[in-house]
Amino acid sequence: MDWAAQYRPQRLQDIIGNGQAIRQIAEWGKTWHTGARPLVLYGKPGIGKTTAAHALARDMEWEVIELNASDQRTKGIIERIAGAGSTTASLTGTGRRLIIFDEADNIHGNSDRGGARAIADVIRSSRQPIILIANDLYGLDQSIRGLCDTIPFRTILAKTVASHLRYICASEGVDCDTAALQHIADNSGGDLRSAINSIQAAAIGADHVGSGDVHTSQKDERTSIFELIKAIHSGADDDTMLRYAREVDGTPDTIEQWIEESMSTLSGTEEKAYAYQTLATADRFIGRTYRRQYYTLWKYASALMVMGPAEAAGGKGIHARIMPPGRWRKMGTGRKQKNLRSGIMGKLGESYHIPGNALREDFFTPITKLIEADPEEYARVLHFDKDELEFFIGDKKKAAEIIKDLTKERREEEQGFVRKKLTKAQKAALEAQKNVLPSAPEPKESQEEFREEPPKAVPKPPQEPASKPEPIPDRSQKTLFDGF
Ligand SMILES: Nc1ncnc2c1ncn2[C@@H]1O[C@H](COP(=O)(O)OP(=O)(O)OP(=O)(O)O)[C@@H](O)[C@H]1O
Repeated sequence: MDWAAQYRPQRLQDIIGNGQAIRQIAEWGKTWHTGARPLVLYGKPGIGKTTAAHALARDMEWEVIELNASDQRTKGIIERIAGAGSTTASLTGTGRRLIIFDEADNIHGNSDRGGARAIADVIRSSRQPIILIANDLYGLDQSIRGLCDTIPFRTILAKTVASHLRYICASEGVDCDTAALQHIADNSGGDLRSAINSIQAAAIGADHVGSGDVHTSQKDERTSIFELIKAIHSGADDDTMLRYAREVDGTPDTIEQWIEESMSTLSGTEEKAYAYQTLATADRFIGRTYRRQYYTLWKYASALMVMGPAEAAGGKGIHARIMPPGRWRKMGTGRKQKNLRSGIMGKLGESYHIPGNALREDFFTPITKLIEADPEEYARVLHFDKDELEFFIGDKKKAAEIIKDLTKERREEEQGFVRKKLTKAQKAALEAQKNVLPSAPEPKESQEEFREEPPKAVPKPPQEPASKPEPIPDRSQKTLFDGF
């Protein structure tokens, strides 16, 4: 079994180091009440943050619901899984449920769209305790950070790491040189998990481990991209940057995109130009690597993509939030637009009996003019959702209001209370009649206003007010450009 999992502390009191953080967590658990602020535990990988959250749950006898980065944290999924857990009682009916959002600073890209907002919503409505885990506090979305209390976790001292490794070796019956243990501890960077993984790797099939058996390059590859970016901007030495680039969990092309994004924070034009030039060359090397399967080039690509930007950054540090590559967001938006367009084409094609693929985008201009003239009627007849209506009228708020009204109307329709609204022209005509005959009794809701079924008609654009309501046009005689 994996020693890191086997020797994972079960109780808060067994966790090594970070005494103050552990005391704060225990206190938070004991005094937790509905409405208490969630905790963010943040710090480098492998120092006990997730372990502490689980140990607290065990100490408090709380159930655990855990979501991590591999879960597609779309709004719907978060609300389904955590939302239910956060507002209802636990399975046993009495206890609480601790909701753990692991890798909470890792919400990005299309699949996480809405994820941050959903977490913030869950936090606001939760009646259960919540703990978020992050490597980088500032990688956490601002909307979430502002709702939580934060507890930092520090890396563990090398001598503490060494003594824990000694305990594990003794428990496993492995004889290990003090020098070997110290070597692993010194190179662990305070990451206990990587130290445990290193000693286990060295001990496989051996009952004695000497210094020569230890390869600290076996360090778990968990340097975060944030550390790499910070190292590049703060003028770390080449060896450190290259080691981080090797250790970051990601392919060279994704790492390069993160670095590229961070270069947008440089202030000087020349510096930026230099950084982008070296990144472009690195990009060419990566491309060649993929095309020719000649992996030696990766090494050069990595060197270029960290050293060039580091030189451009001039060791001034990064004074902005480290963001995921902007092009990921754009790709997400592009995909959304494409799906939107094909959805619209499908609906237009169906309503006007034209094959969707025969409709070209040139139709959008005239159709847009018609829809702008009476968005409500077109949205009703063409069954638009709010994104589709917004596409034509370019007004998000108005589109949302119209669709909200139509949804309400449809709901009422389903319940058998169909109240057909008058078209603008009909309303104007009624209004005109009222003005001409001021003494006439208030028009009661006429038969015109109530229908069992809404007319299946393509609406006309608004017309000059007529003296009496326009008849509802017959859809079968309409063409795409009617009224245009
Ligand atoms: N402070 C600690 N005390 C005892 N064991 C620890 C401690 N920190 C880490 N470990 C060991 O390392 C393993 C991984 O720790 P854990 O998952 O809690 O780290 P983490 O800080 O949450 O890292 P990540 O951010 O990568 O999730 C644990 O199973 C345990 O064996």
